[in-house]
Amino acid sequence: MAELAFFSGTMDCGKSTLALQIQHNRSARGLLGMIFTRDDRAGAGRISSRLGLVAEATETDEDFDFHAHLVRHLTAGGRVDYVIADEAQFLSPTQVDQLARVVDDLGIDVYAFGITTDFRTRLFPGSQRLIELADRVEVLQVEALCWCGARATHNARTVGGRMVVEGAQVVVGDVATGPDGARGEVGYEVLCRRHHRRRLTAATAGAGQLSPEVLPTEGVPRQQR
Ligand SMILES: Nc1ncnc2c1ncn2[C@@H]1O[C@H](COP(=O)(O)OP(=O)(O)O)[C@@H](O)[C@H]1O
Ligand SMILES: Cc1cn([C@H]2C[C@H](O)[C@@H](COP(=O)(O)O)O2)c(=O)[nH]c1=O
Repeated sequence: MAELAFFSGTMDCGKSTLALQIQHNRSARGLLGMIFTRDDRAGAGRISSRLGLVAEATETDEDFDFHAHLVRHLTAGGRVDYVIADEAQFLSPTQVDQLARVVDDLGIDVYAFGITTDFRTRLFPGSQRLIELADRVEVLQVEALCWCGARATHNARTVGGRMVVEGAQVVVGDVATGPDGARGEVGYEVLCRRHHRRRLTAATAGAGQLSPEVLPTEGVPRQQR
């Protein structure tokens, strides 16, 4: 039976990489996929992974109707075995409902990939609807790490390395690559909840690299850190 699967996590946890792997493995076996994205950092009509892989995709916007698009394609004699939707946090709840109809009415697997929460720790509307509707919600296995070494569970938005908590929900951008966190005006950094709550980014904590000394965890059982 076809399924709606939502692969979810923080920024930089490997979602687009997994999307491209799924696409590669299925197309290698002769299956035909339709790949959608919206506002990828690499530009319109692309899915990009920080590992360097890039693939073409159909760029969507807020008016795009996934179900109608698939029906038109199938009616015209096209074939689709599966659908991939990257940056799914940017979809509207209505569009996620359309993806569920693609699964239920057209019998096509849909694999959606997106960050769960925004820089204020609030669910994106698209992610919320996916969590409500998906047959399967998968948290990616590769841990993105906070500067302190703990698992990163939250996305921070930074300006010049300083965390901000005001602003539009959607601002396309990337995680910083340097220790000062400053790559352009707006950047992102993944943090553990503790440091997200304290608004402590790598730059504000003065942490250039992972250090076992930055968290007072000695004597604390690992699961309680
Ligand atoms: N130079 C590198 N060498 C090995 N792995 C890398 C490198 N750069 C990025 N990665 C991996 O790629 C992951 C990010 O993958 P990506 O698909 O771009 O993430 P997402 O789509 O979730 O934002 C990182 O968590 C890391 O595991
Ligand atoms: C936290 C957060 C992120 N975004 C944007 C920034 C990026 O363009 C994407 C996430 O892409 P990734 O492939 O998962 O790294 O989302 C945003 O617009 N608002 C936010 O709060």
